[in-house]
Amino acid sequence: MKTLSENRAFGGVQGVYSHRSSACACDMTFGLFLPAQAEDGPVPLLWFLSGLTCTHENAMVKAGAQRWAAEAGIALVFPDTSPRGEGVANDPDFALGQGAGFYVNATQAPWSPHFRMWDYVTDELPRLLFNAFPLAEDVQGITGHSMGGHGALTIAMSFPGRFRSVSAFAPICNPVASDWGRLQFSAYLGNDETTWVAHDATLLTKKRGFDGPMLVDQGTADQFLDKLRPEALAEAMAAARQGGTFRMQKGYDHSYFFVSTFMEDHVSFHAEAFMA
Ligand SMILES: N[C@@H](CCC(=O)N[C@@H](CS)C(=O)NCC(=O)O)C(=O)O
Repeated sequence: MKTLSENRAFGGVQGVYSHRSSACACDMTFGLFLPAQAEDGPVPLLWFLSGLTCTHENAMVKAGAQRWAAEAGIALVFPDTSPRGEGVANDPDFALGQGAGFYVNATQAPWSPHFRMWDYVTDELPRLLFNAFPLAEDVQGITGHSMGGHGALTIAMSFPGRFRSVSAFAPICNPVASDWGRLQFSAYLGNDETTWVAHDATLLTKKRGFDGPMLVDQGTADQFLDKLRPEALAEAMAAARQGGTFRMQKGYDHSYFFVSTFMEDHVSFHAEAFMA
């Protein structure tokens, strides 16, 4: 693992690191914020999965999470959203290929050699983090924005017991019924739609749900509402009696101005679950 930068922030350290990934067969970069409390021992870890076009950097510099994480003594990890580099497949559409890994393991050409973000985020990166940094593996939460909200919800529901809490900002809620989903799942997973079901937060909520607190925020002025389909997840939560809070935030769009506005609430929400 290589240290690319380390900067003092809110009494802790905001680092950026790169490493050779065996899951993605390329070098991967991630951001990790360690609060001051990490100097005295392992601290809880909150994952932040980012959306389309993002690298590890967007949320790290625009979501304003470090201040609240520092106060609560929580570490934050900001993984990249796809494999990258020469020899890694790509597409002119910003919603497919590099910057758009959708947190799945691709099985189809030309994506399958590198696009294994599910394994990267759920297996390889956690192993690396818990070996290298003072992080409490038994106290984790997960959140994310847009495509990253989809990743956070599907991963939380697929690993019962791993995450104490899950939250999402404007998540892609029902990708099997959306242009942000159908195109990518066809490309990465192929045309057999039965393989898509494991990656749809609405279908997973109906099937098994999440055994812990859930918080979802969605702006009512989001320019991508038709692709995000919040109504599908809200309905599934009600139908499945999933505990949780789904908030429609009046006038907010899809940007990091929306994310940063509600970040304090999300960090507090996870901090409360970590203390329970
Ligand atoms: N570039 C796309 C929008 C992509 C987009 O809004 N991406 C969101 C996540 S889905 C994001 O976080 N963008 C990076 C940023 O705002 O820093 C477009 O013009 O339609």
